[in-house]
Amino acid sequence: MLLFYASTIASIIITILIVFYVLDRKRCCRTPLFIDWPLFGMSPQLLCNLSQFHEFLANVLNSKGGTAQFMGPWFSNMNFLLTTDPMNAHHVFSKNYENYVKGPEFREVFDVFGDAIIVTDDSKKWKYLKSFFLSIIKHKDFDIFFEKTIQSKVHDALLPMLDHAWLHGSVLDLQDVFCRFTFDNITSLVFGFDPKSLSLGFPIVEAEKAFDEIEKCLFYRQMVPKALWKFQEWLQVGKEKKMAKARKVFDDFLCAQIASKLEEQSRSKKTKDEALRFESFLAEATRYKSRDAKFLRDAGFNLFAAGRDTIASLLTWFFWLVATHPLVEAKILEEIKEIFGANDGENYRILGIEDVKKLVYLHGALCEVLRLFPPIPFERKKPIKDDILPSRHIVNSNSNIVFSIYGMGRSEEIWGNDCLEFKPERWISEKGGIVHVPSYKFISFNAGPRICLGKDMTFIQTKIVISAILQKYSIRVVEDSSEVTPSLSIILLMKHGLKKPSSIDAASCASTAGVNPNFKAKLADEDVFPGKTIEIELPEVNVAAIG
Ligand code: HEM
Repeated sequence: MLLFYASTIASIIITILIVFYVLDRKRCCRTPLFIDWPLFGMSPQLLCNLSQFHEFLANVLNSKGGTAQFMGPWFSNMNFLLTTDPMNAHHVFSKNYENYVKGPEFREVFDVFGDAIIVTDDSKKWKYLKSFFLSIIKHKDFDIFFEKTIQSKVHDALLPMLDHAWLHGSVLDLQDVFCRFTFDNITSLVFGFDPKSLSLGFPIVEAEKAFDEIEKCLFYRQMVPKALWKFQEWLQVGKEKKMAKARKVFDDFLCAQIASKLEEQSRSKKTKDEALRFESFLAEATRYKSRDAKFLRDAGFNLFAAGRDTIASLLTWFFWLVATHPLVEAKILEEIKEIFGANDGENYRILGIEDVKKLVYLHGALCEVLRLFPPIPFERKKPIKDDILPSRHIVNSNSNIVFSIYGMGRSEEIWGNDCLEFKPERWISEKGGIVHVPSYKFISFNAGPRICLGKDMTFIQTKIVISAILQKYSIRVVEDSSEVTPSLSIILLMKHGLKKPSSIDAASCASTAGVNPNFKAKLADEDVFPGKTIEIELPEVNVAAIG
């Protein structure tokens, strides 16, 4: 009998608690993103549309006026205020910047970043790290070093790789090529050493693969309740097992470079002039700023995270969009020809920093790619004190605000009715310059004081690469594909790469995707550069072939 009363009372208490919990969820969630199901919250809708995650979320958000609340499974603490409202972005990133931080949960998820610039909320530390970074890139020889590093990599590895594929009619995954290219570049910039992951035969470079794995695991951590990934981490199973393995491989790679640089410097007999030359971020940092291995490891990791896949993503989506918009390609080539003169596809020039600054139309095309496919698709913030956003949503220290940068790039309110069209012209002013769009609207590089510090480097690097490739090769889509989808990672890469499907072998592909001499004739200004033709094939999945 006693047991009966006890269980009845317990059931009543549990029911009351659940009713209160549900009412509280309803009270907090005035603008729901989806139906809030018992137990699972709004997760089912998201899980059903996981394959088109960014697209789906952007569409729903923009159809709901730009701001709505997502409630995760019960007791999971996965409630977010999602927004694409530019005025909210202006408020959070600039006007009321002091009140918004990344927060401890963010640092827990991104623990692999250590205690460095991208994750820190300590304003004193951030100021120091920012000035540390800027002092290195403001070194009088940095530009020369940067330019030489990119140009030699394009000349010695990227173009020979494309030449080889073209000559042999073999098939390349352009995304993989760009990921390797940027991995080698960032390693050269940070450590002054080229791991040559972009070489014929596509060698497996463990650290490169480990870095990819880390990025995938970081996305996973943000998609599941904290308790789950923490439990997996503790048990060392599933994604967390892969994360631990990848972290070890990548940390060993970073730490070996740091240790050898520190040792080299302690034995160095360099003359004063030699020592003053810019060799790498690490050499600069150890020489004048810090010899602390943990500090250098964290700084190195943050630079890899900031400047590797972001650039690879931009290049991959750029070539996909240009391949599907031949008129844009023609205009880019026309601009290069107008400024630097025509060439025969053989005596091309690899442009330098000052050269690429003149390429306004290409700049517009890159901005357009960054708008439609922002390499960092989300930005997360947390208020310190209660606040009301311009969209009239109330936030407090328990709120997580997530900006869908992907959604903002596709918002009609910001970009007009043609927001889904790839139109570099929208960035070109009547006077022929670049139209200025405030960073809280064009937020791909973040906005306010924490704006990306590598923005200029990004445009320079990608313009050097693109102008070199397009002077030698033209790109065309053989078959249309609606299956090109972004990957589920913290960086917006292509899910299946930009390559041919494995079901078609290289030989049959070479015959179907041979050089098409008529291709140039289809462009607005034919024979701009009568170079070779790279063909991109896109049957079934997103596929690209070099023939
Ligand atoms: C397509 C290329 C790039 C894009 C789209 C991009 C975008 C961004 C974004 C959105 C942030 C803010 C991240 C956050 O606060 O969570 C950021 C920060 C940062 N980026 Fe970039 N980035 C790019 C390339 C680079 C490169 C090449 C570098 C330098 C190697 C770089 C260095 C940084 C640094 C140091 C920060 C931290 C700034 C701070 O917190 O004060 N980025 N970037």
